[in-house]
Amino acid sequence: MTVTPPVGLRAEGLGVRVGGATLLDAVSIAFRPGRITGLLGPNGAGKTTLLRAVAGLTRPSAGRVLLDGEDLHALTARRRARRVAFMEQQADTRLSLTVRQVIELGRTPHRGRWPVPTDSAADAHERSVVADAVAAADVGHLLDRSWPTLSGGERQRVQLARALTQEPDVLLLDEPTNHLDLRHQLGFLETVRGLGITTVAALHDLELAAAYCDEVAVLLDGRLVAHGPGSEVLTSRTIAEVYGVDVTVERHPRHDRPHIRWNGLLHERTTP
Ligand SMILES: Nc1ncnc2c1ncn2[C@@H]1O[C@H](COP(=O)(O)OP(=O)(O)OP(=O)(O)O)[C@@H](O)[C@H]1O
Repeated sequence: MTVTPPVGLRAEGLGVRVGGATLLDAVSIAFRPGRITGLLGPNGAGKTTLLRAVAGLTRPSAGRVLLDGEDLHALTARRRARRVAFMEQQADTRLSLTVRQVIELGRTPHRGRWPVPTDSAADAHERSVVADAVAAADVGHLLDRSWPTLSGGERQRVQLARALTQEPDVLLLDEPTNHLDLRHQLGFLETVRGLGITTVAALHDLELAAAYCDEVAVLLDGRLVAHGPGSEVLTSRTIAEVYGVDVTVERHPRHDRPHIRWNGLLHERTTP
């Protein structure tokens, strides 16, 4: 069996301006292939803006996004959707579909424009991709439910299943765990880590980022201010500068990654 190497994703000098406002300013970053990069930073730092630009949903006003050296914004929407899956923060709750139909929507970019008779091998592949995604996201018991009736956490797991049915090379996740209970937060990130797909996940929980992300990238006011392994980036000094919070950073006794304990607010962010 040939093993395809994980895809390289990078942003070069990426800028996004809307009206007179600079939402993202000259962000250059190479995401580690096959690994999870946690995208951190306070509210309004530019995490969603960066994810949307990398997903190809926002055309940058400067710079470019390269997927294995190819300009992502030069791809058609369909080709992009075969390679990049984006799990957005807000899912549309009005769709009157079953959960199974929502998940199967992830196959759309792989299907032809016109219905053609498919052979049984193709059918079997379609079924096994959907079944694997359903199992990975632990949503088998929800398949016949009506999508608008799901809870926030159930919806997030269904969105993961839909993203996985795209068979993406790159997974972009915007606060994917914010509605999940503790067990599903850990389960979700363990599942994603096991996929070996180049993943970028915007997260607010520094402890989760430290435990599950191979690297973290920190945004502040639309600029990339730190990038590297959590053990190097998640220091009390950086957290004070970026979030204006006094924390103590220790080694986690079980996994030896940073364990972050907050002590309280600092009156000012300590950025000069
Ligand atoms: N269309 C727009 N016009 C003007 N400003 C915008 C627009 N879209 C986003 N912004 C602003 O850009 C900044 C970055 O927003 P973004 O959603 O990327 O932040 P974020 O880091 O994802 O924040 P959060 O953690 O709150 O989700 C915010 O100040 C936001 O208000």
